[in-house]
Amino acid sequence: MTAPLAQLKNVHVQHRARSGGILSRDRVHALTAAGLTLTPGETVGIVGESGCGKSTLAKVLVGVEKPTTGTVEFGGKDLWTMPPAERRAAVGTGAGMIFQDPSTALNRRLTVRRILRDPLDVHRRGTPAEREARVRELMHLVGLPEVLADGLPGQLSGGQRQRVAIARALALSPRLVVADEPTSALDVSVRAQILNLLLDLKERLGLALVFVSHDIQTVRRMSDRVITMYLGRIVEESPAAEVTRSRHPYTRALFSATPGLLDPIDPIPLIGPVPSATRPPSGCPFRTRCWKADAECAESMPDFTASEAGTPGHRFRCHHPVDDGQSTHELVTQAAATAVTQEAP
Ligand SMILES: Nc1ncnc2c1ncn2[C@@H]1O[C@H](COP(=O)(O)OP(=O)(O)OP(=O)(O)O)[C@@H](O)[C@H]1O
Repeated sequence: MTAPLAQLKNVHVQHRARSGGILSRDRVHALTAAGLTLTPGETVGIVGESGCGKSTLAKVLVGVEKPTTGTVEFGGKDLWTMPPAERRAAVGTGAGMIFQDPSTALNRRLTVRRILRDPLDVHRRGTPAEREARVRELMHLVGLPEVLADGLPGQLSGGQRQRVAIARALALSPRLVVADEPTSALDVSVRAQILNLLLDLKERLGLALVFVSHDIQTVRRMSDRVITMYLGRIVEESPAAEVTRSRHPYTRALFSATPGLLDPIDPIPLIGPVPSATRPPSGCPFRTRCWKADAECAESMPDFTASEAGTPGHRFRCHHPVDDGQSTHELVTQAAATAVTQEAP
């Protein structure tokens, strides 16, 4: 078996909540008991509604965010028990991150050359001449003409800026790149170019790629494996080719709202809004909106179950999973009936 590139073990991230700009005693449960293993060369997509913890998971994976508890391992070594200098070196060379909006992620006062040289200088990679050569190589890799080396981010188009951000993430030749909504701030016309560039780089450089997006169809197209998150928890993992046969009711509901993914009918209706991340429900956090929930769901969150169909890599955390092969139409009917019962006096 291939040695994991990065591993999260029982990771929790909690933040102090703010109320009217003032820190309160409440804790936001941004990530709860997250476990994840990334192997070299794979692409993992992360999906879920806004605020479910996708960015937190991404930041923990690249060592930008320290977990409140739990371990993050790079190449089998616990990142947060390393001496700080060793950790900076491991993070710098192990993983690169591409953020949503290149306009804010790039220092607007630095030229493209300086932005790309910076990580090489900080990590003392090669001689000055070799660093200059690496800058040219990086620009070539992401399809930026060399004449732009002395340009400032503000003089570039949105697509060019994101290419600079991608080149910067690749500067130290990491084996893992995490892209957090890398196209959502871009014009629709350049989104496909940036996604194709990422796929191309992944193939050429043998990168593992973690791809966070609201756009499930894009995640499905880009990824080998899809992870569904709900209120800070990973609730399902499945091979991208199998997502239409997902077993967790939340994954099914999320996918039913994606045009063209499941049988074309109305989305599965859920009960009420997403609960607050400062007071997540007991047991399974999805139970308050789930048409299948019962007392058992309020008591505990089950551990992962492997799919009975035996699909390798497909697992979910649910007491009452959707039957394999159950149509979305049936689920819509079931969920609608539950919603009516709950609304009845
Ligand atoms: N620094 C912080 N302080 C307080 N709460 C935070 C902080 N960072 C994130 N959160 C909260 O943690 C939860 C998870 O946030 P996160 O940004 O990881 O979600 P997300 O799924 O990436 O959302 P989106 O899709 O909107 O970017 C949210 O409730 C968010 O408000």
